[in-house]
Amino acid sequence: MIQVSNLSKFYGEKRAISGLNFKLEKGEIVGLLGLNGAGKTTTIRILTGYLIPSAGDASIDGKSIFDFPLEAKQKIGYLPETPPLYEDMTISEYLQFVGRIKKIEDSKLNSEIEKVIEKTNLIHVKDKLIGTLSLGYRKRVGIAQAILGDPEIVIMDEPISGLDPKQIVEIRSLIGSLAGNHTVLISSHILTEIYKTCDKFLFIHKGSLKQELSLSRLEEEMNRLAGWEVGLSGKPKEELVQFMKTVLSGNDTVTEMGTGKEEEMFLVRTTNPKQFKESLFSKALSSGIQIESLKKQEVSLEQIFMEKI
Ligand SMILES: Nc1ncnc2c1ncn2[C@@H]1O[C@H](COP(=O)(O)OP(=O)(O)OP(=O)(O)O)[C@@H](O)[C@H]1O
Repeated sequence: MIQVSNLSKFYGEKRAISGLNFKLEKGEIVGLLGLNGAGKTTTIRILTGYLIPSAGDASIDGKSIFDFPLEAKQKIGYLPETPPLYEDMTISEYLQFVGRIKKIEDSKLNSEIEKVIEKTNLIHVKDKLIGTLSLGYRKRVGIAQAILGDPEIVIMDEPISGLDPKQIVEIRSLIGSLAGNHTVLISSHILTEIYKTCDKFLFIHKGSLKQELSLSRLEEEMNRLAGWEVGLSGKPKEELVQFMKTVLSGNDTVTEMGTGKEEEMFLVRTTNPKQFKESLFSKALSSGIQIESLKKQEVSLEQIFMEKI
């Protein structure tokens, strides 16, 4: 649905993005991930028509957004990192204002506003002045204006930055609820917070696309990097070391982690955790070895990211 081809942008001599190519399929939620300064905002500003690229093209359903800018803008709802909210308007007044700019028909405007107010959970504050709202509520108003009129594509720049953990959970579930009916592009440098909401990830670094991964591929990568901590007892250390070697298969590796209170600790890296666990349990049983503990190490999306760039 959205095709980005060879997109580049220079600010004077400064190269912000360079030769970006990617595709967003209809109904997908895609995470645009990168450190500060990677080029996320520049990419988003080009896609939303706020910046002209130095080279390259972007099209929606085959039509260039630069040749048909109004048509493209009608299809896109945009949440900038700092939404331009009018502090002296109430939420309802502001959404009326945005709805008129978006040229939503008068006969539909009130029902469309009610829909987005409900979706963004703003009913109880809809008559409050925007200037009196917390950051979390302002983000929700920003999302409400982005999805007002039911645009096919929703683009959000750092929708969860600055939010507290409770607000992050709420906004994440709101973003999840857009899946299927909307194609969503979310930029974020807080990787772990958004990854479960996305179907696909674009890793950008210093203006270039480094890797594109589906959620399932990303989870495979997490499994690959995660180690399994195993605590064993019931035999002398040397026998336990030998035993661990018999449990492994393929490219699996084991390292000794030292002696715990009543156990020897090992760290196993495996590409097939299911097979490893089956082998561990069945061989321990027949060898008279006790498994005192078995724990999977946590791998963050940041670790994967640092590997990809
Ligand atoms: N108007 C500008 N003039 C000159 N350089 C700019 C301008 N805007 C951005 N840049 C530079 O372009 C690069 C990409 O910036 P961009 O804002 O797109 O990155 P980002 O990934 O969105 O980062 P952040 O998360 O910090 O907003 C950075 O090196 C930035 O300093």
